Amino acid sequence: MDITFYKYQGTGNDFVMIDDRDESFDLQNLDQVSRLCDRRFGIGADGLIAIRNHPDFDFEMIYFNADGSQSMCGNGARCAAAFSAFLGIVGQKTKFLAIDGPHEAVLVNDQVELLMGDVKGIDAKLGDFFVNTGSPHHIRFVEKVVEYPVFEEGRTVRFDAAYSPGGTNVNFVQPLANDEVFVRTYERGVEDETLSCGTGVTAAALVYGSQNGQNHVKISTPGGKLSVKFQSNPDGSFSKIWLIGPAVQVFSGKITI
Ligand SMILES: N[C@H](CCC[C@H](N)C(=O)O)C(=O)O
Repeated sequence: MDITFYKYQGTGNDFVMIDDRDESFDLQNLDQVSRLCDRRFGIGADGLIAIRNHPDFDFEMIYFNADGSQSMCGNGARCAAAFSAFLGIVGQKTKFLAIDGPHEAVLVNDQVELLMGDVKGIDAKLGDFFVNTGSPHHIRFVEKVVEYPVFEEGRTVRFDAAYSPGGTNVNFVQPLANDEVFVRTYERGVEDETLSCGTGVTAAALVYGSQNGQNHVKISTPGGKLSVKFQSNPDGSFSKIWLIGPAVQVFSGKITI
């Protein structure tokens, strides 16, 4: 069977994208998902996203990490909105379904603004912080993140018994100003550092913004720049959380699978 695959990247977090409205792609075949994400034997990506029809939303995005596991993906959701506009499924605004529930997105020039799910609060964990922004995130503040052993330390926290059995993503955050941070991320399911992580920078922005009385935080990552706007609520929860950044189509091609 010939399938046209697309590649998108959102600040260097990259995804194989499939228009699967005909539901011809086997979402149960996780070996095939992993092989397509393999950077030597496949197309290569941090994850794979299938777009399918949904009776109650413009579309549904089904996200897989490179290892075949599933979670919410913020950069992937931004790319899914851009991809769906490219396919003509949606216009400038869209409402779609992801694994963590409904999302809205607005396409503004080359930026995609994504409404994240509400966040219950920030927890203390292993001397750092933990936030679930649709996927689990450990947040550690460090001095010089560019020199930090992200893979080694990230892997240690990701597999810590405190996060068993599901594990977590791990973000290392260096403050740059009272409304700006630099974030590097070890991603669960990729099992390596990625160039950026949308749900991760959202978690970092909520923690840092709360500490500094900011509700709009600028984030630099090795893959590019994002920003997060949010509302802090009296009960410690967060809502109206918008993740903003670019989403770019890199490539398309046919593969016989
Ligand atoms: N690896 C994450 C999912 C993808 C998160 C990241 N790519 C994003 O942009 O949010 C997890 O297993 O929870």
